[in-house]
Amino acid sequence: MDAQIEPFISLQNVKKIYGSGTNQHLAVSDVTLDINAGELISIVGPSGCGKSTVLMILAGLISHEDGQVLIGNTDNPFDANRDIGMVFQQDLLLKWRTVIDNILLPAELLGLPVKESRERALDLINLVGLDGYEDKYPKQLSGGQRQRVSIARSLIHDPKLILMDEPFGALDALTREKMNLELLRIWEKSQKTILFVTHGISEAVLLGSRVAVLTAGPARMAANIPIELPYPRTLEMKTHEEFGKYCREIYDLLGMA
Ligand SMILES: Nc1ncnc2c1ncn2[C@@H]1O[C@H](COP(=O)(O)OP(=O)(O)OP(=O)(O)O)[C@@H](O)[C@H]1O
Repeated sequence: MDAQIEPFISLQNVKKIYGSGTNQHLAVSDVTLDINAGELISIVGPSGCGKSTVLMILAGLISHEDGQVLIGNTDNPFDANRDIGMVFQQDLLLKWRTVIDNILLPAELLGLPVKESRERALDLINLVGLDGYEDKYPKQLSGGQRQRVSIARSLIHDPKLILMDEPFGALDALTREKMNLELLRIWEKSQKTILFVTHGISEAVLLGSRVAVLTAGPARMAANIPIELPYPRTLEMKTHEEFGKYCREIYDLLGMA
């Protein structure tokens, strides 16, 4: 990483223990990672290794025991109350609200102006490819469409940082690949900083400008691998030798080769 650039996110030797007394569980032992504004970083690691814990610490939803977590820099000041958008594996849409009203929810909670928010929601519906679906209810949508709504909802308040925790984990393989391409397109248009947690090694390589590899119990940074494949990325790149080399390197680090 260029030493001249002040990172947007800086995690230094972060440690997290759940519970107390004899019931302690060391979930994250030592995570260090710098991320620049506008980067899309994948975080990959086996189940239970602490990926969601790292995201929750960044979202300010849980505390950490040791180390330092800084978000924001001189060019990009960060307001923890409104600069984060989150997308989870479950879309968490409210079934009694239409697509547009689900997308508007964070804007309502933050008390943002109604007319502007509605215009922005319509722009986002267009961005995620759901024109014409604004008045549908979640049950009328496919899994991929529901996750598109979740992505639009995470962007409605124009946050600087999007945290994604296995957002496509519940989708079938073909829809997941399609959503990977959609996410890349949305990222390139929106210029957001995105942290993308996944179990999927090829998904991590396809999306990330870097892949942070966490090893299991407790989470430790095994590597931070720059993925030097050009953007825009395509599914065809998955057949390239270079792509296979990155995947093998990660499988090796995870002891799965
Ligand atoms: N609230 C909690 N109390 C106690 N232990 C917890 C709590 N939340 C998570 N853990 C433990 O901390 C470890 C890390 O959990 P975390 O959910 O961060 O892993 P993960 O890598 O995101 O897993 P997965 O990929 O399966 O979602 C696990 O061993 C988990 O059992």
